[in-house]
Amino acid sequence: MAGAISHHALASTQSCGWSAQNYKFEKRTGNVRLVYEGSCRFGSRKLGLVCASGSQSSVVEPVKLPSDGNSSHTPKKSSESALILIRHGESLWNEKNLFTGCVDVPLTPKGVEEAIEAGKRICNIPIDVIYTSSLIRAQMTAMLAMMQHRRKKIPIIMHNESEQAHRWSQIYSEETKKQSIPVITAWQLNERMYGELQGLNKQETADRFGQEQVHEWRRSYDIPPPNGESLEMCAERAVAYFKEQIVPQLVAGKHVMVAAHGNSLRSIIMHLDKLTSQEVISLELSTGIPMLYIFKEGKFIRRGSPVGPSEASVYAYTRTLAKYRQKLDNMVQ
Ligand SMILES: O=C(O)[C@H](O)COP(=O)(O)O
Repeated sequence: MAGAISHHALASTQSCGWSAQNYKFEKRTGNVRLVYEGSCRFGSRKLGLVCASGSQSSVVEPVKLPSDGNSSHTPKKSSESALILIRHGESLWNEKNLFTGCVDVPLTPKGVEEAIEAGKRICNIPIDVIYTSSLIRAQMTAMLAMMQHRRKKIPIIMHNESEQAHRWSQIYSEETKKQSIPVITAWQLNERMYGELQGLNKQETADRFGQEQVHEWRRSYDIPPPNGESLEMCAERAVAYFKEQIVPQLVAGKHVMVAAHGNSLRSIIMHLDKLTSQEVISLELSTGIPMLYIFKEGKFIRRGSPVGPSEASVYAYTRTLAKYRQKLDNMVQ
């Protein structure tokens, strides 16, 4: 049935080399079977990755480059770029079950571990540029994850907040620049602003206002919490930034990691996966789990979440990733 979503327990996804949270969901649109992957939760269920049976590329619906994207960049036919999306690791307010939004809270030790683990999972995937929100939990996650990368490039935060900050952080060696990865911070990727819920306990708020009201504030698409942003409002700035700043990098053949937040990433995934405002309600992202997309010939192909560095299937699908990994292997020999 067109647009229907069905959930299927998977006996095991180990054979395909992806994370096994034993869950997937599918959407059928006409003849296309869309298999959702990635480390997300759907409803109250956690989704780990999802591996399609048969040829993965035949069941994943590619997402076309948005027509209002930067059309001056023509995708190179032969090239493909990796796009890694990662929600920050657990923060101190996640741990306390407080609404966080744009409050700038650091990671817990568990969040640090999650970020390191995420870094191990993506340590063989090329990364040329990193985008993070302006919040420390996303930046910590990006930095900790990069510490695990086998290429050992140094992530360096770009300071463009003033002309002086830019000038004072210049690097005067081309070789040193080559060994670094620019980290671009953007408030547009911040968590959605939770308004007057920021700092309140989620459970106590539900007890006070009712589960239904709080669920509406947290998960409806266009109903904002008191004086805060709805997901739709968050999407307006996060998706616009993605289209204007990040897509051109992918088009230019750069491999990109985006470290951001539950709701700013939900809005980007909604855009990439063409989820409806009804479908996005059920999309939940776990902390610290990287999700991989391949950008090729102007389309985004969802690839799921590599569970470790050596999964054959991750590298079997794309020549660019396989070649890059080979290069890393040769470097250490
Ligand atoms: O801002 C927060 O509290 C969380 O990061 C996301 O919260 P949510 O799951 O309530 O949207």
